[in-house]
Amino acid sequence: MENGAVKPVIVAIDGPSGTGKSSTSKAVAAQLGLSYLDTGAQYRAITWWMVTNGIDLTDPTAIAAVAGKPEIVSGTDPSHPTITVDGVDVAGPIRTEEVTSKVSAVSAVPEVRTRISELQRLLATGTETGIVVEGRDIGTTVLPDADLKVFLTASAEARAARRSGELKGADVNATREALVKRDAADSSRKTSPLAKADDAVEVDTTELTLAQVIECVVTLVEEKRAGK
Ligand SMILES: Nc1ncnc2c1ncn2[C@@H]1O[C@H](COP(=O)(O)OP(=O)(O)O)[C@@H](O)[C@H]1O
Ligand SMILES: Nc1ccn([C@@H]2O[C@H](COP(=O)(O)OP(=O)(O)O)[C@@H](O)[C@H]2O)c(=O)n1
Repeated sequence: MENGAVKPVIVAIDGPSGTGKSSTSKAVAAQLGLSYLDTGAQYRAITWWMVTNGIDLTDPTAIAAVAGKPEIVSGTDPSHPTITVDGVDVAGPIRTEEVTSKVSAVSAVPEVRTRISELQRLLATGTETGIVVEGRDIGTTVLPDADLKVFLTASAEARAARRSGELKGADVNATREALVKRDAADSSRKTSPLAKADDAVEVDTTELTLAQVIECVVTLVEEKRAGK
């Protein structure tokens, strides 16, 4: 690029629940001066709207019919990510157990995915310095031309322990069961399932500290930028 301007870098981070996508993505974006997008929060937000409006979530046709209605806006500052639905701040309500247990049914509906993926591509291509986008299908479907793709994994035990630590006092076995069930639903749906892209770098975080994972991804981004 001319004038020494650095080309925006697009980083896709995918993987199952509890592998460290959000914590890693936020920290990497903050360290490198990039934007950050939590695509899971967008699927949670549309699910929250459907629950609040009494949509029958056992009926994909009913979900598809209203998929275009809520206006979802994501703020992409990694030190202060925000999410609103029709102007309402839903950062808290989208993390309830009810939304968590229902989000896979909503995110499996193709009309929902088309709508949310459009928002994601708009945000990803509109940044000056670049963006870290985390989710399930970013490297495979949403941004297949991303400069760097990372696929995080970790054992179900480690992921459940991390999550139940967050949900203060939650039973590890119940957390593990819910997490494995959601992964299975997300991995087996027909439209853009949770999957590793062929050209993604896989990082098993089971035995790594969060700081080590962050360092690993920062190094991978820097190597890409240096053209290695
Ligand atoms: N490598 C790690 N070691 C220990 N705890 C971690 C690690 N990575 C993330 N965590 C913790 O696990 C929890 C889930 O991480 P999060 O980034 O939300 O995962 P995801 O976005 O993949 O669901 C958080 O409390 C986070 O601090
Ligand atoms: N790119 C994405 C991101 C999330 N999702 C869906 O949204 C749900 C919530 O994602 P999340 O990233 O907030 O989940 P956690 O891993 O943080 O628990 C997932 O279980 C998927 O059903 C998706 O289908 N595609």
